[in-house]
Amino acid sequence: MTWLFASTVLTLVIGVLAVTLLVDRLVHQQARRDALRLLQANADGLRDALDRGMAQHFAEVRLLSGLQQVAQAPTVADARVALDGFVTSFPQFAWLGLTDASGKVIASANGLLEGVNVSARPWFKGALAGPFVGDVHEAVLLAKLLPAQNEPWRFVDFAFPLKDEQGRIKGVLGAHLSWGWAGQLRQDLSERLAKEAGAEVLVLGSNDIVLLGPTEQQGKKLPPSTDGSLLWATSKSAGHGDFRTLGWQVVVRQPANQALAPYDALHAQTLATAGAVFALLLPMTWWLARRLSRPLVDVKKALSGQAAMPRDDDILYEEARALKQALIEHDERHARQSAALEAMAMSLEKRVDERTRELADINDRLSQSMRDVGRSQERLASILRQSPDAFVCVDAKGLISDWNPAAEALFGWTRDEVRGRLMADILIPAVHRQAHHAGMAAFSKTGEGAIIGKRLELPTLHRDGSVISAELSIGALKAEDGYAAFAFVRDIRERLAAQEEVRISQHRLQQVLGTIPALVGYFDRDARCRYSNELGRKLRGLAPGAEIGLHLREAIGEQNYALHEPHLPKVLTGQRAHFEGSVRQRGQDVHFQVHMVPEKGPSGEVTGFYLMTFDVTALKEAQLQQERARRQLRAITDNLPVMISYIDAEHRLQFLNRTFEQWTGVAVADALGKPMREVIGEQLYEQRREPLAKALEGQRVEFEVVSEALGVRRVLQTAYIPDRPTAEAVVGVYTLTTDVTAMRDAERRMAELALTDTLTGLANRRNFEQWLPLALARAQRAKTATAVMFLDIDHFKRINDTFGHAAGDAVLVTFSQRLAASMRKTDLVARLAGDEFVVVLEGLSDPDVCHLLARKVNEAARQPLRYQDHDLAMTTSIGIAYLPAGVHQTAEAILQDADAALYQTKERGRDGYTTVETGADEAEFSTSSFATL
Ligand SMILES: Nc1nc2c(ncn2[C@@H]2O[C@H](COP(=O)(O)OP(=O)(O)OP(=O)(O)O)[C@@H](O)[C@H]2O)c(=O)[nH]1
Repeated sequence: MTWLFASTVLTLVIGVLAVTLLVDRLVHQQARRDALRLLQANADGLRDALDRGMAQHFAEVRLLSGLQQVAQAPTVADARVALDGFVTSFPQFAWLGLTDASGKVIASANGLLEGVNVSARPWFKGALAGPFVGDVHEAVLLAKLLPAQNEPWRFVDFAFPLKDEQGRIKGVLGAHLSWGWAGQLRQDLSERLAKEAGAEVLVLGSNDIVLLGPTEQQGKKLPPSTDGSLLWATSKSAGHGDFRTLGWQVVVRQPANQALAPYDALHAQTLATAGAVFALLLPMTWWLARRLSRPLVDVKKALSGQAAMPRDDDILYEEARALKQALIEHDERHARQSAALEAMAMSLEKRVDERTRELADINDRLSQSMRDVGRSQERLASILRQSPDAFVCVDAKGLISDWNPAAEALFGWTRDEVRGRLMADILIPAVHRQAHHAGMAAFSKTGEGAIIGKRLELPTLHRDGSVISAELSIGALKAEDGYAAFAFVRDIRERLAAQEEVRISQHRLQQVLGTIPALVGYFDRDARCRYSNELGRKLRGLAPGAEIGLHLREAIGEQNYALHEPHLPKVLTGQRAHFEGSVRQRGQDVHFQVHMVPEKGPSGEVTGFYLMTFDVTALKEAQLQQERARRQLRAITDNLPVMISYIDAEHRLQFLNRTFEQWTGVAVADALGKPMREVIGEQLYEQRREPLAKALEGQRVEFEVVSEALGVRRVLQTAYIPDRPTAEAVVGVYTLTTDVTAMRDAERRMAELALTDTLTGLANRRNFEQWLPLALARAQRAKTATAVMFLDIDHFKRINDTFGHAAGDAVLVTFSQRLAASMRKTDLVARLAGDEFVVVLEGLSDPDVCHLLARKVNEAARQPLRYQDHDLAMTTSIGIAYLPAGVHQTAEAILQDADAALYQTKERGRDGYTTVETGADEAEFSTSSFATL
């Protein structure tokens, strides 16, 4: 019964503790409420006193502003007297003053600040709009004028506007209420509360700054108390009467421990009382517990056989007696039920033994069957694993239950990925899924369906979304919840592709045979037709199919058959036959070409032959025409004075005309088909190698060479023209070679003529003008001296005039011959015009050579000259311009200098010579020539 005692004691403890705590809590709350109420009452009291005080002072100043002695005082002195009197009566006003409309103090109590401009002060500005009350502030202007005190002067400002009869502001009455009265109020309350309850009193402005309070806190923001060590009461000013609040608030606060001191005493008493109650109740509780539990303990002992069952009279209370009776009955019932259960258990045990033996027996047999089934399943699984066909099994819901490696390879899904998934989602293309679901719904109930037990071709899906054409063999299986299905699936894409290829090939063959311009047929061993293309039928006027079974003789006609028949034995022994023939049809020769090709069976025996006949009439005619054209071309090219050839890409001569033979002496027949190098020799080939390569790259090339073949000098102009049958390839080169020897000679002669004087055969002026600059350049390079000799036949005009023009010509010719004979071959002798001649002397070592030559010419000119029985006198005047070695001079300047020298000779009486040295500094020298004059 210890537990009963323990629980009773525990209940007692908890009860006493709960009551104690509750009482304590209520007392604490009440004490706190009482303390706060007291604080609040004091805060409200001070707030009311402040509001009322402010309202009263506000009313006092309003009254003063309405007094005639102030507002309409006749003089400033009168006004000052009135203000002085007011301050005396109400000493709490530190300053009273009147201003004019501009803010200048015109009268004040005790004359303080008179004459000062207060227009910037807030009270003055505020009063212009109506009655004004300013919040507490420290003295600004008056601080120095008022008597000194412990604390700084602080005021509350009142100001009222003063108006004239028209209602215009004529001035302001300002009052500074000393803040000392409010401080006193707070001080009184604070002292009382400090003494009674240790509380503190503070007055805060609208911005929570301490206006009144302990000196160290004044002017600072009151820090909030968050630790609960203080109890607070706050009372906000609401104004009073006409005075509207400035937002002050009174705060009264008290240390919590001081406020709750009465409660703390009560708390200790409560705990002591609870302890005493507990000490008193504990033994009583123990005794009561024992007394109540005694009958139950006795009954328990009796039931467990430790003691005799107590009599009813010994049991103290009725409930225990009833309990005792119930337990006795229960005990008896329990004994009976136990006996029955024991009997039942024994019987059950026996039956379980029997059943266990039977089950063991069944189990043995079942194990044997399971092993058999397992082996056959293994065999089946192995077969399915090895099966080249994919095997897929689905249950009655269409979910995949089996999936062999071939299925993995075919569809790209592993067995684990697809097991339990809907087969339709995995394998069936979206367009067929609806039909599949409908079929599957019916099948899963009946096990029957249109496709069950059949082999059919269907499209299936690969994992990558591609469609696989497959052949499926589908079967049904009875399952617990309906019918399952399985399918062997074979990829038939290759087979279908092969079939398609065969079909396309057949189609192509039909197309080819249908459009080929040849007769195609197939005949069996007995030469009976088994197939003919459309052309074959049309030629014989046969309807489709009518040719089948016809003998070759009937199929191609008697005349044709006569040409074919000799070849039949050869073909029927397995050899091909090929021949050409012609027949006359409708007055025209028709040429044809026949191919007979045997067809052999698997063991090599001839089963029939193909007959293909081409009409080659057009080809034959074309060949004839081509031959004619070739002959014509040969005739033309052979008779042209042009050498024509064709060289192929391997540099072989494939065509040559007869001119080739005439010019080279090589027979065309010997050269044709041979490499060009071999035919024309290494040296000539080397000359043509580069142009030939360019032509074979597609360029037209022209070049000239001089040939000495057969001892004849020929200037040959050759054109290589690429043979380009298509845009890409050059397959050879046409060559056209023309003999331009005569043309080149004529050109040379004409060029010579252009530079020669026709009368004398000497160089002409143009020749001289080209020559001299070149001669000067040569002299410059060789650092040799040069001279130009200018000659004129003396009095030549007289010869003309006396003996006629022809005589003049003869003189000119003779003179030129004598002149040329006097010079070196390399010196240029030229006739400039009329009887004027020049000589260019090159490679001179000194001017003496010139003198020598001049004298020689003078002498030669003087020699007797006979013309038509007349002795003609001939002399010449010479002017020489000598250009020393290394000195520059232009051609025209040298000629001018020579001309000037000639003029001097003429001046001096003719038949002589004059030499001048010519030349210029390098800087003056320019390379001008006659051409630029
Ligand atoms: N016969 C002939 N006379 C020509 C030919 N070309 C020019 N003349 C003449 O040659 C003459 C040239 O005479 P000039 O050189 O002026 O005088 P010149 O009589 O020689 O006198 P100088 O020179 O002062 O000694 C002119 O009468 C021309 O008509 C020509 O080709 N044949």
